[in-house]
This record gives sequence, structure tokens and C-alpha cells, in this order.
Amino acid sequence: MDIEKIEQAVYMILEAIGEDPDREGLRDTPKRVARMYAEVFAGLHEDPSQHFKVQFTEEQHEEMVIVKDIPVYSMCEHHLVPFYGKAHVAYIPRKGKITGLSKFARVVEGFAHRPQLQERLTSQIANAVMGELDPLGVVVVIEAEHMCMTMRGVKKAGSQTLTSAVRGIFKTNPITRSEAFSLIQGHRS
Ligand SMILES: Nc1nc2c(ncn2[C@@H]2O[C@H](COP(=O)(O)OP(=O)(O)OP(=O)(O)O)[C@@H](O)[C@H]2O)c(=O)[nH]1
Ligand SMILES: [Zn+2]
Repeated sequence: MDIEKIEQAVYMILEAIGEDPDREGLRDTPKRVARMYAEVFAGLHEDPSQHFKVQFTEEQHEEMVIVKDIPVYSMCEHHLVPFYGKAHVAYIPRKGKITGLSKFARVVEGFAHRPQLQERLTSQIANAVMGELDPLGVVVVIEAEHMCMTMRGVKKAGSQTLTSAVRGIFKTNPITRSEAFSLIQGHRS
């Protein structure tokens, strides 16, 4: 990542909006913003699915595993403002091929730390689970609020966007799918 270029760009934005980038309060802002971008876009420089390389085998276990309420903070690629909420991942391992529970949160974070669309983020997580774990199926649900819809534009604070990506057995078996969705939604307040 070109930190210096981000700093120059932020300096120029401050100038362009009519601010004085050299006044005391703003003097370090380009540096701070550059560090922040390096953090929130770090996922561009990793392959998050690699976290799933940590695998164990639990004797033929083919029952549903759900990791819910994983906090998600991402940046909408249209406005570069945050969207944030929760991700839920349900999967059914094939022949006991499982991974560490924390790895779902790491994969969510890796894909979220890019300029994103909620739809793409949801599919990328589902595809990573399918690609690395080869499970019987996976469901990913993300519920999020987009700052680009709340603090600007249509200004509809509180509106939530729900996206889902459904793969494998969850696609072909409606009973299994509705079990996953009811377990995911059961906990929501
Ligand atoms: N599908 C999708 N749309 C998104 C996401 N994040 C932001 N958007 C939308 O992207 C659209 C961009 O629309 P444009 O008309 O090009 O931009 P704009 O004039 O700033 O749009 P407004 O937000 O309606 O003021 C807006 O409708 C946003 O709500 C996302 O994750 N998925
Ligand atoms: Zn936006």
C-alpha cells in the first residue's frame, strides 16, 4: 500500500473542501487517515480464505455448525463510508472436515477490509467456505446498516440491508435451509 500517496491525497481533499491542512488540528490528519486506510483496506493484500487451511477431522460429523453475530465493519465501495452489522455463517461439514470457529471471524474480517459491496462480501465468504472446506453446504447471512444511506443521501437511519448466500445442500434441501435460517434469526432482538 502506498501510504505516502494516501497522505498526499488526503491533504488535497482538505485543501479542496476549503480547509487549511496546515492548521494545528489537521496537521497530522493525512497521516492518521493513511494509517486508518492501511488498516481498513488490509484485506486487499491477503487471501482471507487461507485461514481455513487450519483443519481438523471430527469423526464423520455431518451436523450443522453456526457461528452467529460476527461483527462486521466494511467500507462501501461507492462512497468509501462504513457499513457495519453482523455476519452469520452456517455450514454442514463433509465427513467431519471442520475448521477452528475463530477462522470464520478472521475470514469475514479479511473480506470486509476491502472496498466492498454487501452482496459481494456475502458471496466471497460463502465461496471461501465451499472452496477450502468442501462442506455439504453453507449459508452466509449479513445484516448491515450503510452510512451512505443514513448520514447522507436518502438519510434513512436504521434501515438494515440483509443479504444471504446459499450453497450446496442448503440450496437443494428446503428443510435444512429453513433450519439454518431459523437458527440464525432466532437470536435477533
Ligand atoms: N447493492 C448495493 N448498493 C450499495 C451498497 N452500498 C451502497 N450502495 C448503493 O450504491 C448506490 C450508488 O448510487 P449512485 O446513484 O451511483 O450514487 P449516489 O448519487 O451517491 O446515490 P444516493 O446514495 O442514492 O444518493 C446507492 O444507491 C447506494 O445506496 C452495497 O453494498 N450494495
Ligand atoms: Zn455507499
